[in-house]
Order: sequence, then structure tokens, then C-alpha cells
Amino acid sequence: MLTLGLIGYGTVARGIVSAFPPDSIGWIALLRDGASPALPANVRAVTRLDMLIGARPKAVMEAAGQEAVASYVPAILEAGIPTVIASIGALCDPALADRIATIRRKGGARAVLPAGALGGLDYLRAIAALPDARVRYTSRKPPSAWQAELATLGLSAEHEELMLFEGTPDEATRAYPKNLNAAFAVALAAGVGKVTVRVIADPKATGNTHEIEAESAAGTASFRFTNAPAPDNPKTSALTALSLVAALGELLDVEGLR
Ligand SMILES: NC(=O)C1=CN([C@@H]2O[C@H](COP(=O)(O)OP(=O)(O)OC[C@H]3O[C@@H](n4cnc5c(N)ncnc54)[C@H](OP(=O)(O)O)[C@@H]3O)[C@@H](O)[C@H]2O)C=CC1
Ligand SMILES: O=C([O-])CC(=O)C(=O)O
Repeated sequence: MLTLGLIGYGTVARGIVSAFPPDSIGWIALLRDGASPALPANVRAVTRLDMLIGARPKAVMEAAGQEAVASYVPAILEAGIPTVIASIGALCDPALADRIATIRRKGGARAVLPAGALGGLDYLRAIAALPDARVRYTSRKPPSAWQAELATLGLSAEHEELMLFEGTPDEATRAYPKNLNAAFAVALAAGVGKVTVRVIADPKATGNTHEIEAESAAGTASFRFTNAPAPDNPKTSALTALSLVAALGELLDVEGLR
């Protein structure tokens, strides 16, 4: 049986675990002290990083949040265990991004950045070389997905769409740490300075929509992903777990994990 690690056991982690037959993988999940989510029989909870590393999983899937990336991922990579990172926005901290790059240069394991809730990143990586390239990323979700943010701003988007945010990928990722990882994936692919980010609450949105509009000497492109929300978390696209599973299959080059 293959042993794999998880950081966190929420919506995305549950989606990852349920993508595999229970008898094919034994999961070790690093949880916060005191956390007690319902776990299937093939998921064992640990509350200390050394216990996760000591179990020698073949790879770890981070699906907890940006703070968890900063707290745990460098040590896991230093221990030679490759890690697929969902909370890509953590890399807007240049010190953390440098630390992870240095670990890799010194022979540590690979940090894998999946496409997550969107796609088309290969196109953005290609035009990143062009100085005139400009990319606009828009996260458009129904008001129900932005309830807390609308309440904080004292606004309602019941009838008309409402722009909640417009700014740089760094500002966006800091302002929406749990929800704009996709924006930072776009920024890492195209180049942080080439990307502007918008967040829109849209009563007409039928799913979690990610729009990418790109313009450069190579031409123009527009991508639109209308994602079904995960059943138990309207802010997270169900696609995210599928993308992490695909990245894991590629990383381990294991038949049946592709
Ligand atoms: N790249 C992409 O496109 C996307 C990335 N994401 C990222 O994936 C993350 C997970 O998403 P989702 O599953 O929907 O979120 P959930 O809130 O459903 O689950 C996150 C889980 O991680 C746990 N957790 C948080 N911090 C820690 C920690 N330091 N140590 C251990 N466990 C921790 C939480 O526990 P507790 O409740 O105790 O805090 C919770 O159970 C998001 O925060 C986001 O960063 C999500 C969607 C798309
Ligand atoms: O799942 C989504 O639609 C996007 C998301 O939460 C993120 O980018 O963090």
C-alpha cells in the first residue's frame, strides 16, 4: 500500500482521498491539535510535523492554507519528500518563495504547483517572456460565496454585480488568502508585474468563474472556467481536488494516479 501525506483535512483533502480506492493508499493527515474531523479508515491523523515526516510518505498534499505552507512545507521538502501545494498564494511572501527555491537547489525535494481551480497556465508561461504581455484575472462568484466579505463592506450584490477588489496579485492574495490562490498561480505563470486581479460578486454567476484575458505581441487569449463549487464549501471549486490528484499522478509517475 502506498503511503501519502496530507496537510489539513477539509474540502480539498476529502476530495483527494475520495478519488482513490480506500485499499490503495494509506494517508497520514497532519491536523491542528484538537481538530477532530471524521476520518475514513485509511486516513490516520497526526498533530506533529515530525510524525508526518517520520511516516516517510512518498509525497505530501498541502490543502490547509497559506500559513500551513510557511509552517510545514520547507521542512518536508528538506526531508526529501515532494509536496503538492494548493495554497499557492503563500508564495507571494518572497522570503518563503526564496527558501523553497534554495531547498530545491541544495538537493531537497520538489514543490509542485498545480493548476488548481483553473488552467491555461502553459500559455501564460509562454507569453511571460514578452515585455508587453498584460493579463487580467477575474474571480467571479455568486454573492453566497462572498457573504462575509459583502457583510464586512456593508454591501449587497443581490441584483447587480459588484466589484469587491481590483489590484495587484500580491494585494489580492493578502486580502483573500483562502480564495485567490488561483490569482497567484496566474501571476507566477505570467509574471507578477504583468497581472491585474479583480474580484466580482455576481448574482448571475452560475458557478465559481475564473476569467483570464491576455494580450501580448503573440496575440490575444481569453479563458473562462465555470467551475462547480465543492459540495461542502461554496468558495472552493470541486476542480481543485481533481487538479491536485492529476499533479500527484504526474509527480509520482504511477499508473492509475494519472
Ligand atoms: N490553488 C487553487 O486553485 C486553490 C487553492 N485552495 C487552497 O486550498 C486550501 C484548502 O481549501 P479547502 O479544503 O476548501 O479549505 P477547508 O477550510 O475546507 O479545509 C482546510 C482544512 O485545513 C485545516 N488547517 C488549516 N490550517 C492548518 C494547519 N496549520 N495545520 C493543520 N491543518 C490546518 C483546517 O482546519 P481548521 O478548520 O482547524 O482551520 C481545515 O480543516 C485553501 O485554504 C486554499 O489555500 C483552495 C481552492 C483553490
Ligand atoms: O476554488 C476556487 O474557485 C478558487 C479558490 O478558492 C482559490 O483560488 O483559492
